[in-house]
Amino acid sequence: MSNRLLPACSILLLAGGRGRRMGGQDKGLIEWHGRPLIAWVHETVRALTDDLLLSCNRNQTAYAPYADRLLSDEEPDYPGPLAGIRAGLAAAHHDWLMVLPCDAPMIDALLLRSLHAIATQDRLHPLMVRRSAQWEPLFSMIPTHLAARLEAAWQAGARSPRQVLLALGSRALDLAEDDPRLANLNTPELLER
Ligand SMILES: Nc1nc2c(ncn2[C@@H]2O[C@H](COP(=O)(O)OP(=O)(O)OP(=O)(O)O)[C@@H](O)[C@H]2O)c(=O)[nH]1
Repeated sequence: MSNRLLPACSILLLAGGRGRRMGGQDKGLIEWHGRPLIAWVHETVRALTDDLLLSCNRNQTAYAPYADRLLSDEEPDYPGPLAGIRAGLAAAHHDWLMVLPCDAPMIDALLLRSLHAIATQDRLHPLMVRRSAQWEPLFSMIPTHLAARLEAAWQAGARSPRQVLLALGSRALDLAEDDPRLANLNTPELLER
């Protein structure tokens, strides 16, 4: 069960951020309990897909072991996570793209299998995690046939992944606000956990 690939699913790890709250460090490469944050996420997702993509804008050599293919944003100066999602949708080999951040080391495979199972009941719309009223576009599943519509939104100036996925009719997977599996370690204080 745990080694079964998620059917028709590419996975995109987003690691292309600026990391301002970490003093400009490349967040995915920061160590947490002895390993880079990206290594924890990679360990969880590696067995789930044969098309593992990673979006980064620096330190490509360090990230290379954590993906089948590396992507980077076409535009300079960190345009935001939608740039990474856009590149991921264009590059994905499968019908679905699962989007995850590099800084959520407690994400687990059971949750990702649920996300996949619920998303793929419907072939048309994205699925985003929602905590209370808060949509979480960086824990999502997107059908890759929506790449052209996302590209049109991008060309029209959209930069918010949340807004774009909602405009594409995203459904919600509701989880508890304090679900520890979704914890993003965004600041040095949170790394102390
Ligand atoms: N490809 C790409 N990914 C990004 C970009 N900005 C953020 N991300 C990724 O999106 C996820 C959430 O990012 P944030 O924590 O909001 O932003 P960040 O730049 O990493 O950190 P802060 O500067 O502290 O906000 C992380 O996995 C980032 O690596 C970007 O410009 N391009």
